Amino acid sequence: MSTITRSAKRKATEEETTRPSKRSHVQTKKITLKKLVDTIERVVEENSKIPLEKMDEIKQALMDYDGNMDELKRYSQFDASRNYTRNLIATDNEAYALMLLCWNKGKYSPIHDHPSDGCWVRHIQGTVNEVRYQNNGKELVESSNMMISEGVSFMTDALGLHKIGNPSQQVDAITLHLYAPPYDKCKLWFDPSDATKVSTAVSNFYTEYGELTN
Ligand SMILES: N[C@@H](CS(=O)O)C(=O)O
Ligand SMILES: [Fe+2]
Repeated sequence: MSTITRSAKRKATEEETTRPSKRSHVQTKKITLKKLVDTIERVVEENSKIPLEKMDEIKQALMDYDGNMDELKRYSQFDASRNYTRNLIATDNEAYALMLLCWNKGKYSPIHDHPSDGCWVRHIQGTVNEVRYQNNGKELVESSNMMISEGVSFMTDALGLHKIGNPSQQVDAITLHLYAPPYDKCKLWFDPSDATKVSTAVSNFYTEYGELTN
């Protein structure tokens, strides 16, 4: 197991611009990755974290993000030997971490928790399957099963546990995750029929700011 190598604060390098939506009849303002990171950092600097009352603004910024693959290319790195890779885009090492997750075909994360106030998942490419569970102390009971091919979802421990994966055998999937605050350990359940069998995982990044970590 490797540990997270926390690096100095660094922002995405793209120019701050806005782009009009491709949908001609809906003139929603789309924002770049740079603008998304700036929005998160402004909220964090003004509040020292992402507080409850700012969560809607953060969700809106993630929805407004244009998801342009040219900007994301350097973070879009897959490792065939893992189910999915975590690629760090930006963090202040305290209040938030923004990362791109690249899902190999047919592969899932184990069922896990999120020791964080909030985890937002913005769909980028392909379709991901999110399965949620409730822990009743004896077993993990499936509470929802969703195919996600657009938009932003939100997860915390209060909402349960989950796993995410790429059910397709043809298409790679990509999601953008924002954790506030970041965490480097979480709990895993490999057997949903026995809630008492719990493992601990140390999170790691396959790349940080577009560079392989080792
Ligand atoms: N929470 C997981 C990804 S996911 O399955 O939501 C992680 O950070 O690795
Ligand atoms: Fe998760």
